[in-house]
Amino acid sequence: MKLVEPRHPAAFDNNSIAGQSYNQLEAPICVDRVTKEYLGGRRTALDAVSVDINANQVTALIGPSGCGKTTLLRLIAGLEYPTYGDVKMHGKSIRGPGPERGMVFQAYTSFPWLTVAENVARGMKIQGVPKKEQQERAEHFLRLVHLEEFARSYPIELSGGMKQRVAIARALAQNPEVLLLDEPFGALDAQVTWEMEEMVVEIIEREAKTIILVTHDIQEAIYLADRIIFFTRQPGRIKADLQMDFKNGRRFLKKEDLLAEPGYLDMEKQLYSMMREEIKGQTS
Ligand SMILES: Nc1ncnc2c1ncn2[C@@H]1O[C@H](COP(=O)(O)OP(=O)(O)OP(=O)(O)O)[C@@H](O)[C@H]1O
Repeated sequence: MKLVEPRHPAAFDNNSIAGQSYNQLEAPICVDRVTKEYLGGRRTALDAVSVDINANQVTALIGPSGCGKTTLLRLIAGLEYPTYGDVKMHGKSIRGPGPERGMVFQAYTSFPWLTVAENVARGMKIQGVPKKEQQERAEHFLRLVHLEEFARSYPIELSGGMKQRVAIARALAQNPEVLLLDEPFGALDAQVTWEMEEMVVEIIEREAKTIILVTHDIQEAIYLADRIIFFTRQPGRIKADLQMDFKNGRRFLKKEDLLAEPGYLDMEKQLYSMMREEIKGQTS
């Protein structure tokens, strides 16, 4: 069985926000009593949600459709604002998107007129990263997502899974402290999803990142996350905040190794029954 031992946070040394170092152990994102209403208050997507997102962990947001997962991610991305409450990054209210928060969406978002390498470099160009460094970082991240041979191809030549790897490489190349993944594999078929999940485990091991993952897939959440926040059906409130203690801090490069781990099935059963409670409004 191939396991990856957890690294001490002190081992992570390449994070900075606009060149400033930050405390690795502090929770970078703080969601403080956030309510989000739409339609002039006729629809409440999130109701008084409070949660601190820990550094260098993968936190999965899961729950029934419409429970506000994407809304919370968009609030953290700064694409929307809370109706009440506050979302802070390192103590400062989030007032819009920023390079320290990279986002990958479900839909492919490549620029079709740029090569794969140019797509990956695009965000860095906007950030003003020198050209040579853009190229080096693009090469590094294309290797990380196993697309180095496609650097000169155009997005139209790629499969859906490959396009999504480009989107992940582009987000990572901008060196965000926090990576926000909104159902990144939702449009992919089962086999590609599985390969992508294993690739994300490799990435988590190599790059020090705080990752927030929205998913509707229970197995994916357990496989990738250190912690799962489960939301009630609309209006979204936190139903459970679960640490994946049964993994003992290990990450599994092969998904089947996790499935064989004692404690995995209990966690899966617990999440399925919580999902059933929320979907059906039943208690058993
Ligand atoms: N712009 C909007 N205008 C009106 N209602 C909205 C808007 N965005 C989201 N909502 C509503 O807020 C609620 C939460 O939506 P959200 O997309 O965050 O849920 P979700 O948990 O991500 O759902 P899914 O798993 O189906 O993607 C839903 O009832 C949705 O219809």
